[in-house]
Amino acid sequence: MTATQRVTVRVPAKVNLQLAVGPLRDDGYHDLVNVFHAVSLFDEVTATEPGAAGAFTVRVEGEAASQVPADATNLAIRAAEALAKHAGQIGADGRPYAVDLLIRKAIPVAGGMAGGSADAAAALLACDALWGLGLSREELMEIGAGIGSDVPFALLGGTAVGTGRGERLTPVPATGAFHWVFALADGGLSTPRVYGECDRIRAEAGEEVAWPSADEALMAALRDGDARALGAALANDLQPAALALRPSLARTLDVGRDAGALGALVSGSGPTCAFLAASAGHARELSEALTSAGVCRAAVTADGPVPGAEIVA
Ligand SMILES: C[C@](O)(CO)[C@H](O)COP(=O)(O)OP(=O)(O)OC[C@H]1O[C@@H](n2ccc(N)nc2=O)[C@H](O)[C@@H]1O
Ligand SMILES: Nc1ncnc2c1ncn2[C@@H]1O[C@H](COP(=O)(O)OP(=O)(O)OP(=O)(O)O)[C@@H](O)[C@H]1O
Repeated sequence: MTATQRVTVRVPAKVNLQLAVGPLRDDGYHDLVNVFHAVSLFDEVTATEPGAAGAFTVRVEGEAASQVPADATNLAIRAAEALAKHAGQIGADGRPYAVDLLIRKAIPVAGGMAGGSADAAAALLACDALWGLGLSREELMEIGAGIGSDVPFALLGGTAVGTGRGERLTPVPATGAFHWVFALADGGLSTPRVYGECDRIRAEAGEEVAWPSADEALMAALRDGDARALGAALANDLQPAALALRPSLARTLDVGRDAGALGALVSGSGPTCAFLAASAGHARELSEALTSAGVCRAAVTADGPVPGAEIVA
């Protein structure tokens, strides 16, 4: 296999159409039924040979660059290092694997849209090509699962159900395109903190935590391409926790609903809010309503489903 000198990968954000959170496991994770949906909001990761041998470096560009670590804690670097380890650290040319990563960030940081996981997935695909490893997407997904529960889906894309901690994926057949608006918030929410708040709320309510299961009405809506039925079926068990930690999101959701969204929910662990529209034009109207009401930092429109991480150059 021939190695290339520069590889650029485009990778989508996700929204969770159903996030059913089961009991807390002994390893600190929750068993989930997590219906992932990839949307057309993309980060780009470019991998090039670094100057120094054996180095793993990262630079981040974009409005939110200052919120992303540019060191070994960056999820893209962690992914590249995990791939190098998997491949035995030393390339066929006798030199240790190394990479310089450039992330062009458009996915909101700590926004509940899996931006860091997306960059990790993109780094795996880009380094696989840069180093000429030729691993299958399934092998990359398995390495990705060790970096974070959302990473395998960023490699798969489309619409898929995640079980376990969200890393075991089964594609879901979906018809047509869905039109979305995302209300971006100022500042992020920490994923472990939101899961912790969910546990706290449940314990306080003395709730018996049910084993999660996929919603058949949601699956039928996806299969039929029925946006109205999908809007009615959207559900996120982390939403009460995200609203408790960020009460202002309740008003954001209300404004979108009042403006005619077919469905409104917090995306994953938040604080981004997602609204399903009836058409691309309706999505633009919703976006304007959210912006003019001053209930978000910015509103962006996107379509789903889209493919997972792809090499674009
Ligand atoms: C909220 C979601 O984005 C929905 O897709 C994911 O469940 C979170 O996925 P992620 O950011 O890739 O999360 P990870 O990096 O795997 O885990 C971060 C932390 O989130 C919590 N976590 C995550 C996944 C899961 N099934 N149960 C959990 O309780 C745990 O506290 C864990 O330590
Ligand atoms: N490449 C990266 N991009 C964004 N954040 C990163 C990256 N690498 C590490 N991080 C750190 O991870 C934290 C969470 O970022 P991320 O954008 O993935 O959150 P999220 O979208 O809420 O995740 P999820 O939806 O998977 O729970 C950030 O606060 C940041 O410090």
